[in-house]
Amino acid sequence: MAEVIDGKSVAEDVVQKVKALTAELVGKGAEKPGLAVVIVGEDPASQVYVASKSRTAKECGFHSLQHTLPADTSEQALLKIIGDLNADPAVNGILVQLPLPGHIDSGKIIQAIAPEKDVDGFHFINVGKLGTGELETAFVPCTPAGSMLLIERMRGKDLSGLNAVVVGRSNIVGKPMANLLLAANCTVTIAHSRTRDLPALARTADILVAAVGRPEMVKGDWVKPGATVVDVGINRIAAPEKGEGKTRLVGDVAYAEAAKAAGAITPVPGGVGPMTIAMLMANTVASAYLAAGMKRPSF
Ligand SMILES: NC(=O)C1=CN([C@@H]2O[C@H](COP(=O)(O)OP(=O)(O)OC[C@H]3O[C@@H](n4cnc5c(N)ncnc54)[C@H](OP(=O)(O)O)[C@@H]3O)[C@@H](O)[C@H]2O)C=CC1
Ligand SMILES: Nc1nc(=O)c2c([nH]1)NC[C@@H]1CN(c3ccc(C(=O)N[C@@H](CCC(=O)O)C(=O)O)cc3)C=[N+]21
Repeated sequence: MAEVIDGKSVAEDVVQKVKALTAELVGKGAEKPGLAVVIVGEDPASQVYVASKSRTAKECGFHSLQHTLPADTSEQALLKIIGDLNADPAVNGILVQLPLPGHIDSGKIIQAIAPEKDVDGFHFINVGKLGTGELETAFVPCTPAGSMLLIERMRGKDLSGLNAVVVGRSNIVGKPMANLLLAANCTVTIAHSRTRDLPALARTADILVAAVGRPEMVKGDWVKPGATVVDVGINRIAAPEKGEGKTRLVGDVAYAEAAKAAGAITPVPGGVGPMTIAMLMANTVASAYLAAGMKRPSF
């Protein structure tokens, strides 16, 4: 039976460290770190994440601002808000919740964020730094960065000799995850919807990361015995057993069967999700340290 990787507890450790770093920064006379979260529209799932981000930011001792804009906000109006946040010295981190409504070009919005405030790590500058191994100064996307911390807890920082398979090639999760695993010396394969014989490929993985968005797609017999399985998926599905109209969260991995084969596995909820929020705080405090001319803390 696999060891269950407790993302909630590792995330709590990260948040405590951010809290201590914030106190130290403020103790030196600097302003507290500022995090601005911008949400456009009323997607209820997004609202839940945004609320949780604001709560954790306050817990860390941050100055936390939230802009909730109507779904019909124009691209120009959103660009203006980002320009103002870029210019505001009280703001160290800017997060624009994705996806944005269809009439807004999200690429344009992301590239408008000042790279030194891009705590999501989606700007070309930060993507390029990650791709070229400039990890000391890059902002790394929060979900892959958090997944990597969980993997390090299980297998150490140097993953030389291990085969990693990442299922999913999004710019937010799959690609940056693959780059981080490569930087840690894994032999990395990225799989996607056109991959042939995914089960056989998955069985080669010492580290298997699922970031697909398909509930319980990765089956128990896809998992190499002893593998480390990281389930990034967050899928809300109907749960009639809990009562009519009830739902529950499941990952992209069929947890019960995969846990029988895996050496270690992250649960959903309580795995990668809490780490994403913790790493957003870590990136924001790092940005504040850099803005104050201090050495960037590492996690
Ligand atoms: N825990 C957290 O904090 C976060 C969780 N998530 C969750 O992670 C999951 C992935 O998110 P995201 O990367 O944004 O999703 P995207 O939809 O952007 O990407 C999904 C990827 O999965 C691939 N894919 C789809 N179907 C299959 C299939 N049948 N076989 C193999 N590959 C397939 C797609 O391939 P192709 O490119 O060929 O279409 C694509 O590359 C979602 O469940 C999301 O909710 C996301 C962000 C944060
Ligand atoms: N610009 C941008 N940056 C993001 O990082 C971003 C985004 N847009 N859009 C949406 C996705 C999704 N995401 C999650 C964060 C935390 C949990 C999380 O904490 N999940 C809890 C459960 C939460 C619940 O119960 O609903 C858990 O897995 O334990 C999940 C998902 C960040 N995202």
